[in-house]
Amino acid sequence: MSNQTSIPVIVNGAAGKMGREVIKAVAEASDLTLMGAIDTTPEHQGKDAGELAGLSEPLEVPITNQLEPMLAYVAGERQMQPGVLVDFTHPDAVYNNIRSAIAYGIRPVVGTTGLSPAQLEELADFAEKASTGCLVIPNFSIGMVLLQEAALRASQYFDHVEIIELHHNQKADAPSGTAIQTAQLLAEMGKTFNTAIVVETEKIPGARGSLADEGIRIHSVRLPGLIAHQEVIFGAAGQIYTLRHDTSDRACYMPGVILAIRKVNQLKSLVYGLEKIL
Ligand SMILES: NC(=O)C1=CN([C@@H]2O[C@H](COP(=O)(O)OP(=O)(O)OC[C@H]3O[C@@H](n4cnc5c(N)ncnc54)[C@H](OP(=O)(O)O)[C@@H]3O)[C@@H](O)[C@H]2O)C=CC1
Ligand SMILES: O=C(O)C1=N[C@H](C(=O)O)C[C@H](O)C1
Repeated sequence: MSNQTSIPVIVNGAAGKMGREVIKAVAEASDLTLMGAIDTTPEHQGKDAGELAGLSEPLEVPITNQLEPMLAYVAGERQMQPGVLVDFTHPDAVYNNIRSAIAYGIRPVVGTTGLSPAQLEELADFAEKASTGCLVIPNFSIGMVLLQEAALRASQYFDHVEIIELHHNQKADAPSGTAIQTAQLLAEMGKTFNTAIVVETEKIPGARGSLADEGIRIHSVRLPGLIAHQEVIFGAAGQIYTLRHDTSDRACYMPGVILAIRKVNQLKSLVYGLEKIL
């Protein structure tokens, strides 16, 4: 692969659970070049990103906490394709990371969840004005896209639905970005779900979960031993229809992440959801 056709990639959150998987996937893709590995964890500064990710050979890319200088460096690289920032950091950091990347003309591919609707709107505006592609993808697994498609089909026939999402207990945000997106997609079907037939009293606040779009409730479970799981449960007289997706290895997200890195340079605005680029 010549330099001109190679896409330079910066991974932000490189020492994290997802960041390490992304480092390995980028290293295996012949059209992608890992240029930078950013992470704020003090103990990982200066370590080789490849070795930290478990590769047998070093990638000669050290972990650093200097995002802006790295964005500037990649933006100045004229011999390659426009650069991409892959972000798997923290809900508190992701908004500023995306703004910084776009300001440097670097295209964000964002897996970090927890952006508010207002933040997403602002970022869409910012990307549009800069005419820069940006992909915000709450879930990179193909299985979840298929589950959501099946849920939309089921929602044509069922008027009652609730979502249960189950994750490892290191997860910072609740409900999960995926569950919020699933509720949004169902809400876009234009019907009201879960019309109440009794007056409910929560004897312990939160007992009925969080109330998302169009009356759809999301229940969040956090336990060690889990990775990422979601059920969408439809109910009608005499029947229950359950859709479930289980993640057993974070490798399941990598085909989606690599596809997004390759596609983001073709975009000129912010696009939300993996289904839009399949
Ligand atoms: N879209 C999808 O398909 C998926 C999305 N996710 C989302 O991705 C995000 C990350 O998940 P995961 O990898 O499990 O989390 P981890 O906590 O394992 O990794 C996050 C890493 O980012 C570092 N970090 C935190 N803040 C910053 C910052 N400002 N700049 C650079 N690095 C930072 C953390 O350091 P430290 O630990 O020192 O804070 C940590 O090393 C979450 O929002 C999660 O919900 C996860 C899986 C799939
Ligand atoms: O934190 C995680 O692990 C995950 N986060 C994303 C979310 O909030 O939906 C995607 C997936 O569920 C894994």
